[in-house]
Order: sequence, then C-alpha cells, then structure tokens
Amino acid sequence: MGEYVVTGSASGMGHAVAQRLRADGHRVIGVDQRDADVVADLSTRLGRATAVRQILEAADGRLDGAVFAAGVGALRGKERLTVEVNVLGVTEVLLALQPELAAAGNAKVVVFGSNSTTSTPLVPRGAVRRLLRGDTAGATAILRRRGPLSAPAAYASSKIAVSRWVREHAVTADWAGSGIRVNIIAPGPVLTPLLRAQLAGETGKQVRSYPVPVREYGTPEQLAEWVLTMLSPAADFMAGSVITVDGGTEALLRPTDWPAPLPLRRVPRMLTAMLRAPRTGQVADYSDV
Ligand SMILES: NC(=O)c1ccc[n+]([C@@H]2O[C@H](COP(=O)([O-])OP(=O)(O)OC[C@H]3O[C@@H](n4cnc5c(N)ncnc54)[C@H](O)[C@@H]3O)[C@@H](O)[C@H]2O)c1
Repeated sequence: MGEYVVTGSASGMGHAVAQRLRADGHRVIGVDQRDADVVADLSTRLGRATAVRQILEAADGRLDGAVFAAGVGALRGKERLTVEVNVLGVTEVLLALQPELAAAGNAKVVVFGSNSTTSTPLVPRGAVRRLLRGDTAGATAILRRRGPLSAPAAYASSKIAVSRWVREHAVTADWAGSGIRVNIIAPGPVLTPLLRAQLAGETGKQVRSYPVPVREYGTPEQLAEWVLTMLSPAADFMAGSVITVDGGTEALLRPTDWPAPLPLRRVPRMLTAMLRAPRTGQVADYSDV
C-alpha cells in the first residue's frame, strides 16, 4: 500500500480524497490548519517550512504521491492570503518533497487548479508573472488596483500561476524524467464548505449567476474519484495535463477547439525543445520493443 500527502485534508475535496485513499488501505499524511496529522498554516513561509519538516519526518524517505487541495476562494481584502496559500502553499511544499517522490519511482501528484483560469475575465498578467517569481507582495499590489474585482482576480491569478508552474515543471527531467507525474485537476463549482461560504456571503448572487450547463454543482466525492484515477497507473502517460471537471462551463464560455495555429513566437521554443530532447533524455525509450 502507498503513502500519500494530502493538503486541505480537513474539508471538502481534500477530505474526500483522503477518505478514499484510506478506504483503499493507503497511509495518508493529512495537512491542514486544523484537524490533520500535520497542522500547519500554508499561508506563511514558517508554516510551510513546518509542514515540510513534519511531512518528511512522517514519510520516512519515500512518498507514492501528493494531492494539493488546500486552498482559499475569492475573499475580499485577502488577496495576499489567497495567493500565498494557492500558489506558494503548493510550489514551495512540492519542491521540498521532490526527492521523496522521486524515490518511489512512479509517484503521482495532483494539484487543484480551477476552471476560473479560463472563465475569469481581466486577470492582470503582471500579477501572474510576479506570482511565478514568488513575489506575492508585488502581485497583491497589482491585484488591489482592480477594486471590487480584486478578490476574483486574485483567485484566478493564483490558479493560473500555479497551473502554469505545474505545466512548466511537470515536463522537466526533475519531474517527468524522475518518474513523477504531476497533473492538474480544474473543478468548476463543487459543493464544499468553500462554495457554501461563497453562496452565503456577499458574492452569493454573483456565484449563483455563474453558468453551469449541467444545472447542478459537483460533489467532493465525484472530484475525488477523478483524483484517484490521476493517482493510479492510468496517469503514467500524463504529465502537466489539466483535467477540467466543471459541468460544462468551460465549453460554454470557450467553445473554440479549432486547432489553433502555433504562434510564431513559440516556434523557436518548439525547435529548441526538439533539438535538446535527446540530450535531456526526453525521448521515448523503445530499446526493449
Ligand atoms: N469548491 C469549489 O467550487 C472549487 C472550484 C474550483 C477549485 N477549487 C479548489 O479546490 C481546492 C479544494 O477546495 P474545497 O472547495 O474542497 O475547499 P474547502 O474550504 O472545503 O477545503 C479547503 C481546505 O484547505 C484548508 N486551508 C485553507 N487555507 C489553509 C492554510 N493557510 N493552511 C492550511 N490549510 C489551509 C482549509 O482549512 C480546508 O480544510 C482548493 O484549492 C480550491 O481553490 C474549489
């Protein structure tokens, strides 16, 4: 049986994932700010360092997987908290666990993104760029200029940044090349305490008007089922993928699946990747076929 880290294990989708893993006989190191094996505040550098130290003590040198479900929604006036938890609460902790994940040989990692990455208009690119550099203070200053839209912009920026970070890292030698598969799940509205709080709060009306073509919200258990698949050998051939499970919102808002022409500025990057692939070992090995 395997050993898994699950952040956000005290509530919602993280809780559902931890329960499913435990029911299947796996050992789970739950991480949360309350009711968890590792109690730590992922919104501060000290809290993240504490979480890493305690996870490593509990893991004993090897981890079969990790699920990053801890997160906060769009909270007015709490833009800095949102980006710290949703971005650094993933990237700093995941980087620190890389050796233990590599030691397993075929570890799987699932990061919770969101379909807000494709459905939120007017996300400031400067904020996302700063988040990718770990500059949460700089990003927050830009986000606050959005006035009443600061909170949704902070949430979407955090999820865009973390998804982009995952996609960039997932395909490198340290991750894909070390047998670790890192992928993203992007839920739409799922009935968890996070969504219930938003429905009950001042954003309630706005959240209720969000279009969901299947006309119902998701459940934590449905999402946990997808995460379990992304932790299974079915994910051996996945790296940096985004799995959207959102009741159809993304398809409704962005029905553009025509093959987009490769933007000219990406061509040099593509050619460089192809030329470097043999040297970096990024080619499929068919020697035993
Ligand atoms: N529910 C939705 O509609 C929805 C939609 C898209 C994406 N998401 C994402 O899915 C993930 C799970 O969300 P959920 O709806 O299950 O939320 P939830 O509020 O039910 O659970 C989130 C958990 O994260 C923990 N957490 C928050 N801040 C923390 C901190 N500073 N340190 C440690 N733990 C902290 C909370 O204590 C909580 O247990 C989040 O990343 C969220 O952004 C949720």
